[in-house]
Amino acid sequence: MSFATTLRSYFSLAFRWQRGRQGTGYDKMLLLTARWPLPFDSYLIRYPEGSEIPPHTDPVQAGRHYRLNVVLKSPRSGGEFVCATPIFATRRIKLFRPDACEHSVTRVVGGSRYVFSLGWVLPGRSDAGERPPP
Ligand SMILES: O=C(O)CCC(=O)C(=O)O
Ligand SMILES: [Fe+2]
Repeated sequence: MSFATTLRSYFSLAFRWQRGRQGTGYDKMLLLTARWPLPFDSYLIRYPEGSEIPPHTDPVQAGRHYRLNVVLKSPRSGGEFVCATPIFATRRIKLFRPDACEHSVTRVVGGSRYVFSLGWVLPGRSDAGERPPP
């Protein structure tokens, strides 16, 4: 892909609200993304009242996927990030391996939830758990 084509496809996606993948009522807005110096993406994620994310993983084709999520706004209740083995977690900040650790967001009740999400992929053996043991 030429650089011009890459830029064009980036600007056709970035800074617009898109439906979240799971189709459960959340929206995401691509901010910055690049393949170099390491593949990364960043999103603003919006969870309106009643939205949620069921348990899932976010596999990558090669390498290890990391995400740092910062909760910018929490609803009055619900909207809790659930992940059994985060690398680091406070109420506001969640660092985790979305490819290796199943995670979810409980139903948002009483207002909306906003998250800034930065993800990157490090080279190395992927251990997404889909591979049978040796
Ligand atoms: O909004 C969140 O807390 C988690 C969203 C999610 O599934 C992810 O960042 O991979
Ligand atoms: Fe996820």
